[in-house]
Amino acid sequence: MSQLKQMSHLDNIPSTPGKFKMEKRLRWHSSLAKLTFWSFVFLGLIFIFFFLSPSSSSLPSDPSRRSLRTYSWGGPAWEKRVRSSAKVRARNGISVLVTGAAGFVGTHVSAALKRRGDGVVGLDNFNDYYDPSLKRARQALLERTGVFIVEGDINDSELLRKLFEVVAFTHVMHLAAQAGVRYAMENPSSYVHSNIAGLVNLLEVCKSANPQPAIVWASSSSVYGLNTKVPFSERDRTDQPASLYAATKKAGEEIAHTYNHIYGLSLTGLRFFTVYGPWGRPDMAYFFFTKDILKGKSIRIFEAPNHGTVARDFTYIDDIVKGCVAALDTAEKSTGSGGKKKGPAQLRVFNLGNTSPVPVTDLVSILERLLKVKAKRTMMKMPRNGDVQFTHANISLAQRELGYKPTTDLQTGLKKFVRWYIKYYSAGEKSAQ
Ligand SMILES: O=C(O)[C@H]1O[C@H](OP(=O)(O)OP(=O)(O)OC[C@H]2O[C@@H](n3ccc(=O)[nH]c3=O)[C@H](O)[C@@H]2O)[C@H](O)[C@@H](O)[C@H]1O
Repeated sequence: MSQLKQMSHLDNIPSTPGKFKMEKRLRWHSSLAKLTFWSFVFLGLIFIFFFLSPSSSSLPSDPSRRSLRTYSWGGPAWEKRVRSSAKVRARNGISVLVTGAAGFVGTHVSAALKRRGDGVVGLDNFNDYYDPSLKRARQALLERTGVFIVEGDINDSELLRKLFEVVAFTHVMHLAAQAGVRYAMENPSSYVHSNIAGLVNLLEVCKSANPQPAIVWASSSSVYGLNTKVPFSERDRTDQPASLYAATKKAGEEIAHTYNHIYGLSLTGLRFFTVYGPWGRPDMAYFFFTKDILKGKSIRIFEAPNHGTVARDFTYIDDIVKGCVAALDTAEKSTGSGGKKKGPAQLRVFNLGNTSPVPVTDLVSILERLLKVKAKRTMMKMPRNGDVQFTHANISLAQRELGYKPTTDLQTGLKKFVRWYIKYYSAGEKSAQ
């Protein structure tokens, strides 16, 4: 409007004597008009960018990788779904916000909690680190059990605050993370974004929530880094990470200490050891080995110097779920309120492993037997990109405090995985239970 006003003002300049003066005035007016015009255009663009585009929460959480996506949340219908999903049905049940609910461990934990009558609300940003259609399939699975997954990022404090406003969560099961040790060299900022900034953002909201929830979250066996003393015990040093992934998980443990110390948040970190099973992560070796063996493609098997064995304490998903649920059940209440600590709060770290490392070559042999296909093996020196030679968990602390007792060996677990894999991918990725 005012732009038009300016233009018409120019049009209306009377043609009177005093040409030079007039020209100067005209030039001055025209540059003023131009300046005003472009200022309006500029302001208009700013307006469009900030106000007409979807809310800040809808900005891509990690522009370096994720496709431009928008998250829509809020409104009465959305709140109703959140409330209904959070409804506790069991006596003494808990209400849990599960971050990373469309992820591998998140889906299994959410389903287990829902099955026993707890209230569960999921949160996931459905990023494209690996095939998002698998995450959508997990979401569909959870929906059938009555778990609603809110689409959004843990870095979105407005969304997190809203969730706590709608539901007084007693617990948070924080599983959203940027996983994978080798990918950290490709996209380091995604690890900082999710595993550090995202964690801090979540803890900030939790510390101010009333009541504060107790938080159980996923750390990693990778924090033991280059340690050579086995089995790894929670008391061992964790200051030699071999990957940025490991470093961000270690940082997470220190951040947890700080929030426990200052704000009285009850925090339990679980160091997962190479978790595998149905609905697993396609970026993990057992998963893409299966895919490649079936396709007749060669697989690269890493070996340590001097043909040394590379081994992992592979842990089956059902055992991990039991550990997660036990951690939630034994978590004491946070002690703060109004963002202030009122007394000392619980701070724990547990290894959740299988206590029986298996060489990667044996993993491949088991897959060959289950798939009835010979793998095309290419042995190669373990690249220096984040891997460690072996992992082995001492689980006596988790056994004592959580009653954690893994029961599935690799052969049995992989059998279940392969059954799921074949069913899922032969059914057009739609319906494998
Ligand atoms: O416990 C953890 O905290 C981590 O576990 C998992 O990491 P890892 O134990 O490294 O699993 P994964 O990549 O499946 O490699 C398995 C084995 O195959 C070997 N490996 C791998 C790739 C390859 O091409 N060849 C190969 O031999 C490789 O050398 C290794 O010995 C999670 O991904 C991670 O997010 C984190 O949760």
